Amino acid sequence: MSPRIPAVGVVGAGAVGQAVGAALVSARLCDQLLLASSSVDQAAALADDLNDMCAGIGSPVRAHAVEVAELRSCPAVVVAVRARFTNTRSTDVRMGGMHANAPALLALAEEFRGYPGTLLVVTNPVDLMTRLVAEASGCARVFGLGSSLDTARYRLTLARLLDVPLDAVRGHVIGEHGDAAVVCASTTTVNGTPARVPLEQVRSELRERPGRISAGIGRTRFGPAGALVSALRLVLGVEDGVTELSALYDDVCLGIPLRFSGGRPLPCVPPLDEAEARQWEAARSKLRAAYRGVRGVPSQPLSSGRNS
Ligand SMILES: NC(=O)c1ccc[n+]([C@@H]2O[C@H](COP(=O)([O-])OP(=O)(O)OC[C@H]3O[C@@H](n4cnc5c(N)ncnc54)[C@H](O)[C@@H]3O)[C@@H](O)[C@H]2O)c1
Repeated sequence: MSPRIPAVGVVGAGAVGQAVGAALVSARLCDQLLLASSSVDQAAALADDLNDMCAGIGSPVRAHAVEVAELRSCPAVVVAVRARFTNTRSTDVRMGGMHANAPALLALAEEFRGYPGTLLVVTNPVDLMTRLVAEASGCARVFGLGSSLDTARYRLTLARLLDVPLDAVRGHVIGEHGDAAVVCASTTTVNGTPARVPLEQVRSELRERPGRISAGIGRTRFGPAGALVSALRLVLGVEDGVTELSALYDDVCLGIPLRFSGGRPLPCVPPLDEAEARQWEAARSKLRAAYRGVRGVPSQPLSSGRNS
């Protein structure tokens, strides 16, 4: 029988926070869902809506609005905040949030100093924000979500292009959750046999898919929510398996496959061919350089109470 998870926390009641909340309620992964956002009113509104959903589908999960400090009681907390800013980028889109989001993430990290649980960062640019939160909080278990979503999209795309079932496709997307993602085509298999990967078609779909979703429905939300529920199962030790998360690897945070056993992660980066190794090094250099731009930003005090 799966262990019971008393509570999962979510900071940020926007598109991703809402979808994660609905996914957790449906998955019945935890007894309680503790929600914090830039205002208690916003978190309370989401809690009410999710509890209405619970009543409708007979889910035992109960959602509550709390202050950020109260999330420390949860074994895992999802960080899905986004500062207000207008992203005008057409390439390296996720990097557009770097300077706007860093102060809020730093303030959150300070709230979580000494926290013994797991922080799962979603806020973009996720590889930089994960490292920022890990260093500023000092917490040992900080992971970023991005490459597992890229991997899900990769497997879906390949299954469609090769006309095979999704479950037959095994492969990883690692590196940056962004333009420097590395598609591990050389180790990708279909039914256990090395796959012929139409790389250009795959890359163009991975590049265009998030923008197409955002253009159509405002934000990507359900894909990240699915990836988060899977990651939570692994980090909480509900099940064992492999997922691609951003984690500190040597001196850079970037997406790598992690094998979780009883909630403990072990990096398992696949062998890379020459081209993939070059892309991997390029991702590492890019993230190392970009991180210098966020280190040392002043933290922004967290708002609380019943503001709008
Ligand atoms: N890593 C991924 O795979 C992935 C996928 C989708 C979205 N994202 C990122 O996730 C983040 C959230 O996206 P979204 O679409 O939900 O944004 P959103 O604008 O819909 O919601 C953001 C929420 O954060 C809250 N917030 C802002 N500052 C806060 C603070 N200091 N403390 C507490 N709450 C605060 C806002 O009130 C809002 O509820 C963005 O950075 C987005 O780029 C990442």
